[in-house]
Amino acid sequence: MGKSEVSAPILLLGSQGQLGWQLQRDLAPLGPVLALDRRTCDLADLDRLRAVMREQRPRLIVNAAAYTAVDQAEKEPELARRINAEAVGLLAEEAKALDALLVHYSTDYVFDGSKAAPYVESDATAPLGVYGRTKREGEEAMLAVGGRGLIFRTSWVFGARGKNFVKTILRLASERDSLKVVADQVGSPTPAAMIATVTGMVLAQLDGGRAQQGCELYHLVAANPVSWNGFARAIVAAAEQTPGFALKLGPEAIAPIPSSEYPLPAPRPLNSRLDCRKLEDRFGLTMPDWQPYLSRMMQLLALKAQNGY
Ligand SMILES: NC(=O)C1=CN([C@@H]2O[C@H](COP(=O)(O)OP(=O)(O)OC[C@H]3O[C@@H](n4cnc5c(N)ncnc54)[C@H](O)[C@@H]3O)[C@@H](O)[C@H]2O)C=CC1
Repeated sequence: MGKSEVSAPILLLGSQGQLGWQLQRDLAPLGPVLALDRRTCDLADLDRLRAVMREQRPRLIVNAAAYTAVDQAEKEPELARRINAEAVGLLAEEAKALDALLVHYSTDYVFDGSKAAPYVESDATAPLGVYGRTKREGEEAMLAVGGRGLIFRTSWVFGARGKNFVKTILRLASERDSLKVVADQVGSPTPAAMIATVTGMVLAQLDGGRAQQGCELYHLVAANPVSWNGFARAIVAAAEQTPGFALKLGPEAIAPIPSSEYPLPAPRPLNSRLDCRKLEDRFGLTMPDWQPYLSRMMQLLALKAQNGY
């Protein structure tokens, strides 16, 4: 190992997001991590991003930053494209020049959801909205540059830190005595902590990323797909079993509705299920269920509320 490699840091972008926060812990065993977020490295500022890459000369870049506001993206397609696609292309080019590995995350929203079975990596993409389109463009940019890369497509991310569906349902369940949640969109709720753990395990198997040749795409989601309605019911059921939540409704008060009754600016795929066998087979992994992570998240939220931190 040369001197420059010893000092070359791991660069983590988007370190304050749901996933970035978890990655800080799971990347630490691989070496010194330089964790940057929007305030210190704005991906919309491509010149700054290039300068950071050239100054730091990382050997491994993990990009957890993204424009993730799915509906707002319909109004800001250029900004979404710059962050989700152009910045990713730039990172891929700079990484290639350094022979560094770029780890990047993408989404189930690259698909239109019309397939009857879980999607595999080789299935044709057909995003329904701006967010999905720009995330697909980011994947394409990485693949076109042809450096060393890993792209993990995930879905329905949740965790104790950050904004997500779990927290929205908990808030609504404390305010209302009935709810309607769509039941015809099916996918895998995926804990941010699980994505970070799997990323760390994969990188450890790849000698900290040094052994990865070329750019590979993998699906990475938790087991046990469910509808949004089923997920909402599971959230309330988990909260019921955790002391400290004041709920106005139980799981049975969450009525199933079709997507047509809950129109949003960006349409969502009906089938978001992703097949993870490629990842499982290559690295000898089994994707865990999301339910235990949900219970643990409830305990964490209850503790936080109790202790005021
Ligand atoms: N949240 C979800 O349900 C899903 C997320 N994903 C993907 O997973 C990855 C991680 O997502 P989350 O952690 O859930 O998202 P998040 O929204 O919690 O975090 C995104 C991070 O990116 C940062 N960011 C936004 N704009 C930025 C900019 N211009 N410059 C620098 N940083 C910027 C934010 O500050 C935040 O720290 C992303 O690639 C996302 O597209 C994929 C499927 C579903």
